[in-house]
Amino acid sequence: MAADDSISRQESADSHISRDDSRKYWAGVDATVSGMLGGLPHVSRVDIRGSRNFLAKLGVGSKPGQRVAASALEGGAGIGRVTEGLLLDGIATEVDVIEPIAKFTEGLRGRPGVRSIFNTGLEDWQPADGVQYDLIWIQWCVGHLTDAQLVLFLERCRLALNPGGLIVVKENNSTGGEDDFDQLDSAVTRQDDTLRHIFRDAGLRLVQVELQKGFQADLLPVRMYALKPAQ
Ligand SMILES: C[S@@+](CC[C@H](N)C(=O)[O-])C[C@H]1O[C@@H](n2cnc3c(N)ncnc32)[C@H](O)[C@@H]1O
Repeated sequence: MAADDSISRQESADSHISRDDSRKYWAGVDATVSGMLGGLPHVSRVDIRGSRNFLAKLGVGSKPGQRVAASALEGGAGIGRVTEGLLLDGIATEVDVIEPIAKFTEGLRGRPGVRSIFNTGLEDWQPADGVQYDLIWIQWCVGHLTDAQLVLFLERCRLALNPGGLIVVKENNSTGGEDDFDQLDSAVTRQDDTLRHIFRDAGLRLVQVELQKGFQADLLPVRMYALKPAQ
């Protein structure tokens, strides 16, 4: 093994994350579904359908026998593609949103069901006093946090859950046997295994996991992880 190789292997992928670089990248992205999804807006319909089916299996929804989440939180919500397309469409009554790029959330202000908007990163977010959630949805954004930041954020989420509440993380998985850093948006794509370790470290247990079906073959695998407090 070359000397350079051994050095790069000692550095974890998340050590390269730069908050400034990722903020710069997202500030330059259009506030559109295409912008949110890297130029693949057609992925959204299949994505939302997969998420809705996943939640239905967990008993969340507005069909008979399911329960609607009175209070939900979405992490890294962007323009609210999921907020409005999934959560406020029969899944939750009121949604708080975390999103660091303020221009993305401008269109969400004052929309029915949208409660608080936190224009901050997940790593800096603190729950408002006395506000608890039945459902916390976090999709396609945790790669901007280091492993340590993600553990701490998920711990705060765990403590902000109502009894019986649920956290869902929906993310790409890397496939090459290691976590991958992407300079373009300064984010890490983690292996399934790394994410499971992080969930455990945050005091969460996996209650259901599912691979998103129906995406085009050249996309990375996407998993939905449903999590509850370990104790
Ligand atoms: C790929 S988009 C996904 C948006 C939304 N979750 C969706 O599925 O449509 C990634 C989002 O993460 C946001 N983001 C970047 N850094 C973040 C951070 N540190 N905390 C929370 N969100 C972040 C970006 O601004 C962007 O809105």
